Amino acid sequence: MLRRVPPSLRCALLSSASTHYGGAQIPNLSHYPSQTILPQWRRHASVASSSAPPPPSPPRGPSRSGGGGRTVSSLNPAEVAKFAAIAETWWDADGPFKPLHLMNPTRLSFIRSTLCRHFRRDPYSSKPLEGLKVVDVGCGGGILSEPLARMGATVTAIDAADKNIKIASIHAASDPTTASIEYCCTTAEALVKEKRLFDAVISLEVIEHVANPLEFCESLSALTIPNGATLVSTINRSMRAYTTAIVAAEYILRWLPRGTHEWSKLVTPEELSLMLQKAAVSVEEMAGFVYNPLSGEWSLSDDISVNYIAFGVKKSETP
Ligand SMILES: C[S@@+](CC[C@H](N)C(=O)[O-])C[C@H]1O[C@@H](n2cnc3c(N)ncnc32)[C@H](O)[C@@H]1O
Ligand SMILES: [Mg+2]
Repeated sequence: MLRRVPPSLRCALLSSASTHYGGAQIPNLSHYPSQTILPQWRRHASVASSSAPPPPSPPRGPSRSGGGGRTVSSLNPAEVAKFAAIAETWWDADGPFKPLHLMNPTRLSFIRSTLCRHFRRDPYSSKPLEGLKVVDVGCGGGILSEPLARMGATVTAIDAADKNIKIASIHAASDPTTASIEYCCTTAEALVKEKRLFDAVISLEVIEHVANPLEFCESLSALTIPNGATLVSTINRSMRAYTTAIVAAEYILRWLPRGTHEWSKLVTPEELSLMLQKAAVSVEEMAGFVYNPLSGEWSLSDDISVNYIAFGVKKSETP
């Protein structure tokens, strides 16, 4: 069910004309003008085109790969406000976050298996992540942070919305296993500035809500120790995602408030892989999350056309 990306294929992401990856066809992005592939990132155009000259870069300080350096903000206040407005509903399993609650066992299964394989842990032990320092970036109400703590990880969980952090802290305090979670209202960039480092950096369903996805990936990378793990999940910018994750989920089924997801801000698996690669993280595995309307359950799949998750490893040395 899970796709491992062999080293040759990783290179092929940038060099071949067309590559099969996790069930998706990856075009050679270098053949296209950056505007065609990455319309929403035109100004940053980091996944460079060979035919079009890159736009002028904004002034840059030192790289943050080592954990310090320039500060940028991934914050899009309008996006964060959407989540702050419904913060009280985080733990209502039938509320607006119902899809995340239903998806949680499936995404935890991917996280547990990839982290255990990478860090050589026993996935069947009661605390497979014991001793690992993990940060949950954009944690919301702590739906993911709590089970990570129960699996033994030392969890730091951050969110840009203060209301989310308050709700998450109150909820976690009721259980001794989760009361140890370090909740903080902040951004990934601010943690980078504090030179914080983690064995695993996890950011689920956040990248499609940030101001600049590439800089966000760079911050996630800067928070990851060399050879550490970076995991990102999001929604593909595909026609299927438009019809299911936006039209059906927001307008027909009303699972999510209208306007939760903007089509133009969605990120394809190819774009995510390339942004992470540019940020010194090699994507090694990818899987889709697929919803079965009959059972009401999610499962892992090769189908990454709508919801998907990527597991990457931070390069041990950055240039
Ligand atoms: C869809 S929720 C995902 C919550 C959680 N990761 C999960 O999957 O259960 C997105 C969260 O990201 C937060 N967020 C958005 N932009 C952010 C940023 N730049 N830095 C930190 N958090 C952010 C929002 O406040 C919101 O709680
Ligand atoms: Mg989302």
